[in-house]
Amino acid sequence: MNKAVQVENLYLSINGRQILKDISFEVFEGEVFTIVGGSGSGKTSITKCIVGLWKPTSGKVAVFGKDINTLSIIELDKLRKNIGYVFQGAALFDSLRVWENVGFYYLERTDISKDEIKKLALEKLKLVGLDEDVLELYPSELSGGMRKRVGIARAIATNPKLIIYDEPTSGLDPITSRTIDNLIVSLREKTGSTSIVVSHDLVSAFGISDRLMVLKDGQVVQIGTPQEILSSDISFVREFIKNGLGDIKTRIEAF
Ligand SMILES: Nc1ncnc2c1ncn2[C@@H]1O[C@H](COP(=O)(O)OP(=O)(O)OP(=O)(O)O)[C@@H](O)[C@H]1O
Repeated sequence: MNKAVQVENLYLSINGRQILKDISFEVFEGEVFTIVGGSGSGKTSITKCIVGLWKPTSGKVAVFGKDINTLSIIELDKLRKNIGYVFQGAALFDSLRVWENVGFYYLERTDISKDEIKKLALEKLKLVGLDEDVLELYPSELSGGMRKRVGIARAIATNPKLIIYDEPTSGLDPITSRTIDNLIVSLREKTGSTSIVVSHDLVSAFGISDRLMVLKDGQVVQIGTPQEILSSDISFVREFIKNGLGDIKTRIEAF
């Protein structure tokens, strides 16, 4: 299987404080790989290293076979076109309409006509279950679930091969969370993309992931399939699952 992402012995320190310690994992093409762990365990920091926003103190991060820390700015820019990032809270531009948010890359970086961009935006909005009714709306006119969908539509606007979702279900009610989960899985099927999901929501993580990575204090505790993690004999993992899922069986069956 081809590797979409390979991280080897990654260390990250900020202002002398160690944030990530000896992180190694790989994500295969087409996989849904979820990073779970408590607050401040380093989940988002890993994704920032993957997209090259943060430079590791040491270690290697390769995306589609390219070591991102050796790329020129132009090469990194080209690679980033292949990575869609869904920000926590969607991070839409409040003063722009939905189609402008979704088509932002094309508005900023190309001279494609506005009509064409609107068409492109609609195509992506349809993929996330929205239609032309939302094109002209502003983010403040959308529900939380719709905002997340628009954030996802924007992230897939450039047809990226890798999509990183940072807390895609945070702040949503359980039913809307499950529709976002279904969307992540269906997008993988429709586009063949690889997904890395950062999540606090263990019901979601166990429902959508091919594999999960459990972090604690900037270190990997375990990587495995949902079954492997659910039957872990590592006490931290068992405790983490117990706190996050409660009665696992009932919650998973309800999924
Ligand atoms: N810009 C920054 N400057 C200094 N320290 C930071 C910065 N961003 C994050 N950190 C620290 O790095 C550690 C890991 O943060 P990170 O956001 O990666 O964790 P997380 O697991 O994603 O947390 P959460 O689930 O709360 O979002 C935390 O201790 C945090 O305080």
